[in-house]
Amino acid sequence: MAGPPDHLDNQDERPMTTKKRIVLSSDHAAIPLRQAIAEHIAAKGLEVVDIGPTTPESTHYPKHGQAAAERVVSGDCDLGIILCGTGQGIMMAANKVKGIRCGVCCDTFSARMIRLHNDANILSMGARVVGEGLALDIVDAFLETEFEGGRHATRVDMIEA
Ligand SMILES: O=C(CO)[C@H](O)[C@H](O)COP(=O)(O)O
Repeated sequence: MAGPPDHLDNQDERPMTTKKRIVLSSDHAAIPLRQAIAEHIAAKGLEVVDIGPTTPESTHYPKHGQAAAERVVSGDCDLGIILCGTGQGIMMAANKVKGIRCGVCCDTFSARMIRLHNDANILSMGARVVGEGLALDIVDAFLETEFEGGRHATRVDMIEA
């Protein structure tokens, strides 16, 4: 009898082609949280592209936000998660890259809604704002929600225009 198709890990898993490739980036204020998120989403079978930084020296969040944003708009990664102390500065930098829709979330409701209604392609969080447990729940809410489309697509198109 034929086995499962080549593109399936096994018959209980989603096709490999639907796997999401997630870029992670932060400044110095969020390195431990970024590493926790990387482990968390890798354990779920998602592909993690962690672009650092890896050392704790003070660095500048705009370049890390831009680097993650460029991975997403180029199509190299499907979605991004970026972090700084508050999540605000790195979000502002990422949103300067055309095609990026990034929101800062401190709660799971907002994380679901920025995917459902806003088709956000990057989630930002503040490592000095949310603890690790909440941050991982926010990541799950973001990654498990798909864009609803419909009237929301019209509005997202308006943002892009
Ligand atoms: O949250 C941030 C930007 O929005 C930065 O992480 C924060 O400003 C870094 O501060 P410091 O250099 O004092 O560690």
